[in-house]
Amino acid sequence: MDSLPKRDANYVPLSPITFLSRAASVYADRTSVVYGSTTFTWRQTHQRCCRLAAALQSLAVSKNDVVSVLSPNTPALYEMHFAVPMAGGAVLNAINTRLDAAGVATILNHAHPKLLFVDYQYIHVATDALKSIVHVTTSPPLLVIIDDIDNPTGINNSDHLEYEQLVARGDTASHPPRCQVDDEWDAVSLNYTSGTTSSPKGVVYSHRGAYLNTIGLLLQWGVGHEPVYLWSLPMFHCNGWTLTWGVAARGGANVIIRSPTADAIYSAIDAHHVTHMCAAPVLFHILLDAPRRRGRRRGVVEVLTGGAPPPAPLLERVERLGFRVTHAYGMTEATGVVMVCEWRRQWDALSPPDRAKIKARQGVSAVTLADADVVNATTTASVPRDGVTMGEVVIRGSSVMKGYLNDERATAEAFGRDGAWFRTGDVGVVHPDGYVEIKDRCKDVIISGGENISSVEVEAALYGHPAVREAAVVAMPHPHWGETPCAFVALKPEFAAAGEVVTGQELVSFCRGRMAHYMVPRKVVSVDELPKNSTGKVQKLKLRDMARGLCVKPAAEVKARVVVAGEPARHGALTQAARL
Ligand SMILES: Nc1ncnc2c1ncn2[C@@H]1O[C@H](COP(=O)(O)OP(=O)(O)OP(=O)(O)O)[C@@H](O)[C@H]1O
Repeated sequence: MDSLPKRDANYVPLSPITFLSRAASVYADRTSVVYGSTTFTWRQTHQRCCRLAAALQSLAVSKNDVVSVLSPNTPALYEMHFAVPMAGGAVLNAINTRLDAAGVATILNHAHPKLLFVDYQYIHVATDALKSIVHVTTSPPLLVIIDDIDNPTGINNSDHLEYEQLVARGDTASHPPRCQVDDEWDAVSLNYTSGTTSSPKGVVYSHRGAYLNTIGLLLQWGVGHEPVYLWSLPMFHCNGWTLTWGVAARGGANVIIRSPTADAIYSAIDAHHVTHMCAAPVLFHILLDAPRRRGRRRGVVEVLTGGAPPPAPLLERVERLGFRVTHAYGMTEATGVVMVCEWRRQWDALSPPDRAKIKARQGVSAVTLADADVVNATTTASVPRDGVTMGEVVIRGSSVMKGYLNDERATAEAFGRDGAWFRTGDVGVVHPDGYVEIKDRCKDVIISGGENISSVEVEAALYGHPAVREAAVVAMPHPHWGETPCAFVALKPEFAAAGEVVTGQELVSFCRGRMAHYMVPRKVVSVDELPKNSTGKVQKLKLRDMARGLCVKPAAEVKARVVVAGEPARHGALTQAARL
């Protein structure tokens, strides 16, 4: 057996860029991209990517050079997912467009890109970021402007290159694109974490990991051929949870919208018969808050959610709109999806609330992971499958990152002493059926009188109250118990509009009927909206800082009664209006 060698014919390094040349051959005349009135076929997308790869190489871009891009979802950003690695093995770094100039500068300083592509609406942010790094770098990146392909603004001047000019001038004869890789362990992209618990870290993906994760997700989400995929998820978030490459693998149509407003989403669903889309739980509020659209008839849209724990009542509400939700759990360090709540037919017979409760669990390991477990952090023994004993989620497999860029310490910490597992920093339980449920991030667990309280569990209960739009629970200092839960709650605007008053005491009583007493929030603080970071995750660090100033007197929990006012939502504003 061992004498049978690997050959070019039977051993091809895995890379997601190979999906593109196959799409150009197999699905040549099918629509690849729809963006406003601009459409491309897979033949055209392939040609454009090859030309861009050639143009990048003519600018001396080569293996391991970082090419950054600051752009909302656009055809250019989509094409760069193939064209950049095809440029001799360069590495794509898609930057979060919700960062300010200082945040972008931090990434540029760390990633040291050779080129920076900037969408026409983000030129100010990019130039401010570049100004602030000019003193600390001897080789600032070359700026390339991406004008709107559908409706060019002509914003570019001769000072800068422009994306379409680059595509047009790419000469594939003199700089042939590299459509395969020599080593599947080579880097394909560099993505920064959301910075929810600390500063964003630069995560390096391998071609092999990206390929496997893409295939695994398509399988577990059940994406058949010819999907019409709506880009409601930013492509900068873990390369669109690998679906940038995945849609090419299925010969699907990418319906690209710059911003996921309710109007853009519902209009695209109606106009293009969207079959699939991704949505962090925060986007569900946008879908639910658009009453004009709710009654419209359309086919079922498959929605993959993840990025934060989706409370069961929210899942139930969004499914009533005609969306069929699949829940996945993931992280930047694992090239996106780590677990999927694979649906079992036997659960169809359950009531909608029970179905949603089951669906809110994070599920079973991704098919392309080698293993996932929940372990006792001290003994490293697997926790029992009892749905109660908490432990840290650990994973291993080829889609786990190569490591953090230029950060050996953080890399070593994440992989542990023996490098056998990647430690996710998330706490979960395993149910008797083998499904994992994430209870919290390690840093967010509330320890009250020696008991661990899952903030996610308390939040899920609060979401069950009909007046609650959003809830987040964090630790608050307690003179006797050390820590105790403090809830921050935003009420649904329609409750305030209808003049209905919900008291903090009422929410506390609501929780009392649904959980052990030590888990019940001792304070409820009303906010217009929960503070979120650039990927839509609740910034619990900020809430903990607020809660620190709200030290509780043990007796207060039964006496106080304060109205929680549901004012109309204002973006990002925190009004610490009411408390118990
Ligand atoms: N379905 C889910 N349910 C619960 N939590 C989730 C789910 N999906 C993702 N998460 C949370 O998001 C985390 C991954 O987020 P991401 O990689 O975007 O960066 P971050 O962890 O928020 O940022 P940082 O590491 O910089 O603090 C997971 O570790 C987990 O805590």
